[in-house]
Amino acid sequence: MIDNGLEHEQRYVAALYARLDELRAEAEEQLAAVRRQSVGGTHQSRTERDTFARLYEDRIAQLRDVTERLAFGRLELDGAPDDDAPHRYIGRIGLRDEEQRPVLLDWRVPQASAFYQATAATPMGARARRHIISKGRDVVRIEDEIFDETLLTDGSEHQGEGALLAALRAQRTGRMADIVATIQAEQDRIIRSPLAGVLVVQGGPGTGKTAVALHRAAYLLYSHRDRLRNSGVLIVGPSRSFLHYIEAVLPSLGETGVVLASLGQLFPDEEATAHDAPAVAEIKGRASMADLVARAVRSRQRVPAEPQPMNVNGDTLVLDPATIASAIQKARDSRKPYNEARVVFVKNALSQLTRQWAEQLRDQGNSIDDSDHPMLREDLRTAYDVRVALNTAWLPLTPQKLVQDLYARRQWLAELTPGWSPEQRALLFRERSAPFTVDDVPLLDEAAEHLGEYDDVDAARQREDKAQRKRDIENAEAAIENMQVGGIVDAKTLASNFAETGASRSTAERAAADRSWSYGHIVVDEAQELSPMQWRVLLRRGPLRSFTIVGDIAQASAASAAPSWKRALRPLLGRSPETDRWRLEELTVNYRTPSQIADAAQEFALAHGLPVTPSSSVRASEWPVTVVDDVVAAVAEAREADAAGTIAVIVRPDSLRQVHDQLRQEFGGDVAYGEDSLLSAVVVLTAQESKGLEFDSVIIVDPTGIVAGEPRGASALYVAMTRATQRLTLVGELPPAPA
Ligand SMILES: Nc1ncnc2c1ncn2[C@@H]1O[C@H](COP(=O)(O)OP(=O)(O)OP(=O)(O)O)[C@@H](O)[C@H]1O
Repeated sequence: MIDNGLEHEQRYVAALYARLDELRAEAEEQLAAVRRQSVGGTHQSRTERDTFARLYEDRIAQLRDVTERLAFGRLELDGAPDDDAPHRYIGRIGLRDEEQRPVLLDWRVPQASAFYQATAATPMGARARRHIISKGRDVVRIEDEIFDETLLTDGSEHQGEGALLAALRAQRTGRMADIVATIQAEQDRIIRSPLAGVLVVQGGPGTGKTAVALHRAAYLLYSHRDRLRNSGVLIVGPSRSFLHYIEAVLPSLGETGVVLASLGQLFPDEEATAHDAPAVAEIKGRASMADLVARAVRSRQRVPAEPQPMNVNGDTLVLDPATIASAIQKARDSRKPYNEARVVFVKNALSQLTRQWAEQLRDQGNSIDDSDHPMLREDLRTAYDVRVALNTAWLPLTPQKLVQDLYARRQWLAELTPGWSPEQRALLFRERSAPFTVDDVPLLDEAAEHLGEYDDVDAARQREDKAQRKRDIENAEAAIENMQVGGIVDAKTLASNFAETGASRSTAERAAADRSWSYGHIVVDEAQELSPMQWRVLLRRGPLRSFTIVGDIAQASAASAAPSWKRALRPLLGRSPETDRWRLEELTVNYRTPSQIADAAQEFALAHGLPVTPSSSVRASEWPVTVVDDVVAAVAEAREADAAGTIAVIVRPDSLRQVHDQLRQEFGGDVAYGEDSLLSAVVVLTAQESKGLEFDSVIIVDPTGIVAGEPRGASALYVAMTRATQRLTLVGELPPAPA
């Protein structure tokens, strides 16, 4: 038996909270002291002061964010005879008492892994595991598992069954919660898997893929802090609402500073939210679009057909097409990106024209020698006709302009795509002023890759940023020595903070704004939906190829999604034998959906020929799947069953507005739709938007219409059906299986 009951744990946990409060008070005091320091002195000493203030602010915020279920576990160890405390408490962060003895182990340290992985069959040096279940700061229950083979029939039980079921039955809030207290063994193995390489986590709906991916990010940030602090971690999700849904998880695990981006936000400065129609998205997602963009960039240089007279300071100079042709060739030979090669082109063309003009002036009887060339060249550079001629031959381009032109200039697109049908080209056409879509983002990124920096100013700014960073690190080293804080903070972190204070941007913000940032690790959620072009963008952001990729290939509903992971990962890994250098882990237990709903969804999926990933539900709920014919009544009933639960009404895209308005009339301000609606009691959304989310009650309006409405409609409906944690109601019958 494990010693000490609930009262003992309550006292221990209370002491941990007291210690947490103490540490926070200390940090607050340090912050106040730093703020009191006189502001005078050099710019550097002010930056130092602000930097330390920020470090303390971050620490205070971290200590505040981890207060919910601070300690949740205790592990009894086999223990040496002289070990007076043969148990360890496991919590959200590590804590030490005043004598610096560990009183709480961070869940991510290797010694804590037995808390998640030990079984009766493989006890990993543990005698027993205790789950400590708290509400606020009060311990309300403890639950023990004893690793004694005679007591357990096998090792496949869910760990901490009671604690797990309580977590799973808890009402949803519209924000994802962490699972740190009840991570299951199969999940823990994935979370702690090594940083390097590509790890794919495949699992059916509700198997905890998102939860595992986020905990893995927290784990990696903790155990590879040095490596990831400066390079950062990027988490990519399908939409902004999905990111809102998951955004509180990492802070609650004591980690901030991760970059969260939707697929529409991967190109800095353009925030795309709308999607193209499936047929258009499919074309834009093809790997061959990369070639098209490359060809488009190459074809933007034009040699004039005929010699062109130009007016330069009242003189007429004839521009020979051969001059332009040779300057273009010279620039192309430099193999620089388009805008940077343009600088070579302009330089070369101006040199040729200067020589030509000097000769012409000499022929006219002027005395001109080499020392006059710089002046002539300057006159040429600023002459209107010359600028027009050079720009016509080679215009500086932004990615936006290139992509807009590609879509809007039918003739040009036709020249670039001889093998396409007119119908295919028509799919790409759109007005220049139309906003960019999520599916355009990879094309913009591809274009940026070929175009390079838009102008010298950008390039100069990048050089200056680099130089500044070097100066910051030197300053930081000096500051660390001055303040005698070696070992507490390293120069690079401090330098990042200089930059943050200076430019008032965090490392994460700088990473998000910099297209050329290369992240130390990238987590991709709902990865089954990504097109080859989207994978190319991610590879550019993570050239080290350290990825955690989670998804369910069977849930893919995007028209451009791949049918297998092997195919999906081709743009990331290439076709070489290295393609096999990725690891696949599978999750098999459905934690979200009660069995009767999971069974109905699975049956539907199989009848419609979807490749279902089998999983088993942890629990059943008391509500059978019901079919009704009125959405208002369905919502009223769901509210009656659970007044404070979250309700999703999933509809066809074209009836979103109408269903929303109808429900609003009945239920007023509790009903919402759109990006920021997730915290509302009743959320109206499409099946696509429901991806990755979950709700206590799900009501699906017109399932048949959802299936018929899009090319992979059956997948979309399958996703919608698997969003429920308690109740599923269908307004209208499921469509019959196709013959
Ligand atoms: N070990 C666990 N303890 C408690 N809750 C868990 C655990 N694992 C998963 N869950 C819960 O199960 C639900 C489903 O998890 P999650 O959203 O991560 O699944 P998913 O595999 O990403 O689903 P989908 O592919 O359908 O979007 C969440 O509410 C999550 O918190």
